[in-house]
Amino acid sequence: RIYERFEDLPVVKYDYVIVGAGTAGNVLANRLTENAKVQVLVIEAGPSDEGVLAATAPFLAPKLTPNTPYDWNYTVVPQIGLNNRTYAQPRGRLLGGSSSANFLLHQFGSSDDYDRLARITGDVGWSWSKMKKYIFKHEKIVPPTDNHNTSGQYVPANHGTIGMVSVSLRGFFETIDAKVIAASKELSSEFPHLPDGATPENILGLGWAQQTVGGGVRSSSSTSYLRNANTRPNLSVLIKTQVIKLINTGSENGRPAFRGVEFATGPSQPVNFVFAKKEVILSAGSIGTPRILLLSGIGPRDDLAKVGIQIHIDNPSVGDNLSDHVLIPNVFEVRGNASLDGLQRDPAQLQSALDEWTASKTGVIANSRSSHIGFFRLPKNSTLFLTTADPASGPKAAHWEMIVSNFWNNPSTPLPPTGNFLSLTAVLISPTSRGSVKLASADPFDKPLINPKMVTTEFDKFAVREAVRAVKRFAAAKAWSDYVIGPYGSLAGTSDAEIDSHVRQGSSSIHHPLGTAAISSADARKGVVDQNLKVKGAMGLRVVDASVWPFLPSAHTQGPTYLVAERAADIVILDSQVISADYLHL
Ligand SMILES: Cc1cc2nc3c(=O)[nH]c(=O)nc-3n(C[C@H](O)[C@H](O)[C@H](O)COP(=O)(O)OP(=O)(O)OC[C@H]3O[C@@H](n4cnc5c(N)ncnc54)[C@H](O)[C@@H]3O)c2cc1C
Repeated sequence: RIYERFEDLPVVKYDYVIVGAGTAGNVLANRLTENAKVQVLVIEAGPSDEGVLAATAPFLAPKLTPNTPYDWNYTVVPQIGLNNRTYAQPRGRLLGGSSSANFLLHQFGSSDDYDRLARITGDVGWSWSKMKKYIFKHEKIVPPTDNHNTSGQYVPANHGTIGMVSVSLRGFFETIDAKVIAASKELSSEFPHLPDGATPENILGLGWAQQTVGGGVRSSSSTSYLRNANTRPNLSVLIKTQVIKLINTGSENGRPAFRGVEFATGPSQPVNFVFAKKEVILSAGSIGTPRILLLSGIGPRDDLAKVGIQIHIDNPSVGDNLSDHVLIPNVFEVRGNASLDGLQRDPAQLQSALDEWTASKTGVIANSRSSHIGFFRLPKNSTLFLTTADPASGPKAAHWEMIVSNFWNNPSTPLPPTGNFLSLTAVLISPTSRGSVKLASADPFDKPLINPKMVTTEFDKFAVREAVRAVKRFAAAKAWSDYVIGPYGSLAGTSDAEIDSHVRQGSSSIHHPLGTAAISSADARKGVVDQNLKVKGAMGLRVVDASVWPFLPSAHTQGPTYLVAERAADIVILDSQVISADYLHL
């Protein structure tokens, strides 16, 4: 049941208190309450997602963030690698979290990513052969909205059919789809077409995009995991309530325990408390989770002293290691008016598409914004590899990605009043730049300082340059010759200096920050959580969300977050059976 007021909660002690009803938090809420004896409270800062049009109509997703009440409305500090520009760093602030606000593309990463997780943690449970089963628990492949024949567009055997989140292929053919496939066939050694756009054993190539859409509407962790569990009497969800910090509930085995949380509905509002008999689980996301840890005195000693926060656990890794996928917009001018730019410019066209969606949940609005995406590697003989180690998780993982959109897709520059465009957005998938999330002050309602230090390493500079060159090779395929006029604006430059300038003036984030509460083996010096996602040095406290990924996987990050959360639920349940005797004194 969903509560808006703390005073209405039936009790103040639960087995588990989950902070954040986002992508990962709702997976846990569902899985932990499958056992009717387990009482769970989820606390979410944002409101309900019900009736929020941009959280429901897939094509309207970019209208939900930034600068809305459904976003945390964060901005990164000026980025040295990007001409000292800042940009918005949206994070969903409503039921479903970023799974209610994201752009719905859905994959899981490379099998190499999970095998690397297993190596980093020393826990084979994170390896791909063990993680693969969670796809089938998580995913429910459903027909595209137009019910077209999908044979050859994905491999059904590699997907779940009875899981929680609806996933489909786009049900709206773009005029450019045939050209994308023809260009891929023509340049098949560099841009091969894949039988499936989201099979972790085989991600290198271009595939039909899969999206978290079912029946023409968004499928989020809220509309799936949470809604499915919401009638259970053992699940309570308190919304519009921001957790301020953890409560130190004493010392156990010589370590501080954190089995309570403090929260309020806003600045200067009364502060209230709840307690967990077993654990507090932080699922507040890559910015929210380190923020709460730091506010609770778990983090770098010197940083906390500067803002006047009493230290409980000195851990320099909290908020450190922030990594994000860099988005490099590459726009080409095209002939004719078959792009979706008209729809974006003309309110009447948009309204008529919206009317169709409202009436039948079909048409362009029923779909995400790209029909093809592809993951690629730099050539093996790139000069960079003479001096720099390959940062990808393995030979099956990617260095960069290309997203094909039939319209102007450039978050840094508004759509010009005339012209039609094709966007081949490049994304740096395996960056080596690392930044941080720090507190600006001890005020829990003050926004944190987010600094991903984008494109500041030699690898990143080289890789983004080569990615831009590669998308230009793709656009130069004969298959595009009657359509593409040429690169638009700063993309026209060909020298290293011109491409670097294009990158610096246009790039920003594709909104996949993670790594700020990174997982590592129990004895590793760096890292925030151990292989079982328990906060190092603490008792009664775990982190389960994107922040535990120690590096960026070869995917948009909702799929990898869902899989981590599914395994985390199994770990928490198993742990409670094994060690519940430890908590008998509570
Ligand atoms: C605009 C945008 C577009 C994206 N596009 C894609 C895409 O197309 N495909 C893809 O795979 N990924 C995409 N992503 C990334 C993906 O959605 C995230 O990586 C993933 O959803 C993160 O899940 P999470 O559980 O870590 O955090 P979230 O889902 O963000 O959940 C965190 C939750 O905690 C709540 N919270 C935070 N702090 C507190 C607090 N103090 N008290 C109470 N509640 C709190 C938040 O409100 C939120 O509900 C996108 C993200 C954004 C923002």
